Amino acid sequence: MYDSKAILPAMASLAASAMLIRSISNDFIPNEIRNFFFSKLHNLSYHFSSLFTIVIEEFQGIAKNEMFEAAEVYLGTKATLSAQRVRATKSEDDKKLAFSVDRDEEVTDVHENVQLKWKFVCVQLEDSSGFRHPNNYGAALRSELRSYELTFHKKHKEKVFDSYLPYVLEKAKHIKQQHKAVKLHTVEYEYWSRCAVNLSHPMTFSTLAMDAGRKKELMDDLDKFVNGKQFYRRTGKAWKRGYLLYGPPGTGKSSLIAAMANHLNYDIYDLDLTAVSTNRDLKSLLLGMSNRSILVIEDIDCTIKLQNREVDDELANNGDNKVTLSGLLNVIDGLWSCCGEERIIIFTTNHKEKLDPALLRPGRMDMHIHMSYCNFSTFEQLAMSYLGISQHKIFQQIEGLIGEVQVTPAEIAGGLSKSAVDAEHSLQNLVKFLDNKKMKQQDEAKNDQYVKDHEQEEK
Ligand SMILES: Nc1ncnc2c1ncn2[C@@H]1O[C@H](COP(=O)(O)OP(=O)(O)OP(=O)(O)O)[C@@H](O)[C@H]1O
Ligand SMILES: [Mg+2]
Repeated sequence: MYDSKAILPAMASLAASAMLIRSISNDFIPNEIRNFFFSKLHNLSYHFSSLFTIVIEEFQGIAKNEMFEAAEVYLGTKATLSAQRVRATKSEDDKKLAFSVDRDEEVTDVHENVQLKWKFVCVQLEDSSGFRHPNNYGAALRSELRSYELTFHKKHKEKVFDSYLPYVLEKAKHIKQQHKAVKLHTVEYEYWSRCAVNLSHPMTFSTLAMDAGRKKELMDDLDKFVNGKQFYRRTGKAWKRGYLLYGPPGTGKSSLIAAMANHLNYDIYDLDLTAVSTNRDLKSLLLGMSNRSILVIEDIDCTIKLQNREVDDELANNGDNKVTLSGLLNVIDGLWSCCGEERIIIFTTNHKEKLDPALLRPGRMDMHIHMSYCNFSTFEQLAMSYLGISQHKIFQQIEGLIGEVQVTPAEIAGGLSKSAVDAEHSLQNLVKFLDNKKMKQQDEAKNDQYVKDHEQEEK
């Protein structure tokens, strides 16, 4: 056993000697020699050290280093836990606050049981003679060289290169995607408008009323799609997915698109086909879309000549370069298969029966989603969203009426939001509305029957 009484005085004298050497060296040894000596000592200690450090600088020449940007984003989510100081930023295009590590701060991380230490290092570039670092043109615009230093045990080198750094890149992409505000792009003068607006549609899957099973199926499908990188790569399929939403006006097709965009945090490209004159323009529009986005073509039955595909093909072959259904489908199938990832396309229609069979063929649109009139379950979801109630004595009466009347979620939503007094008043208003609608629909049915009977008699 060591004798602590003997060790303590020895350590004290060692420390005193070190201080003495340091002060002598400061006083008598010239700066250059001292720096040289200490830097050699530093290198020597590194040589025997078991640690390995990767330096990730902000710029490669004039280009930004993607790894640096990824580290900045990724560490921002860790920094709030382990660093002492963090920086907080938010631009107009961000949905939430973003944090990043402040200078000289350290952040620790663990990945597959490997302990990792990050440090954010800033070095002043300009010395007193105005000299700027020659190897770093990008940084020449700044007065400091910024980098992240990632330190870990030597034996984990392979794991860090092959698994951890790619993980940081991927994770940062995901975090950025979640942070940015969803944009809505529209066509202006035959191209995407230069100023996309923030989509501030509040609709989400929790406020959208639709069949619960169908909603879950769709959400699972979307999640599988966004997490399907490996699947699409393995199978060689283009990373795209198509949805056809159909149903009467006011059943929530556009609302569902907003809910999907908010769920995935994907931008929406709202394509009005009547604003596009040729297939060539269509091609450049589709090429101009960013990845992780949704192309929406509403009322597809009204905006493009769909009925006769052969005629479309003829037109295209004759050099008449008008936008055609085949042009649209070709571009989506062809172009998106070779460039672009994580693309979703949504067509909506009020009349599925009017669509060209080419669009309805199996394998064309991956999911057909019917948005239909309200049943009692969708009414309950709307009552929860609008009135915050899950039961009420008037519900039973409403259940009876909804079983007899064709009413859209938009009409129910309108009825429920009319009264500012209280939930009961809203529900009573809704009952009145449903009663009226029931009478109207009964009258219409009687009239239809009358016309039919007369037609039969005439025959
Ligand atoms: N399923 C729903 N859940 C919640 N609110 C809905 C739903 N459907 C409609 N609404 C309400 O009605 C409004 C109009 O609906 P929306 O525009 O989504 O219908 P649509 O099916 O796209 O109609 P159209 O065929 O006319 O384009 C929405 O803004 C929303 O407030
Ligand atoms: Mg709509």
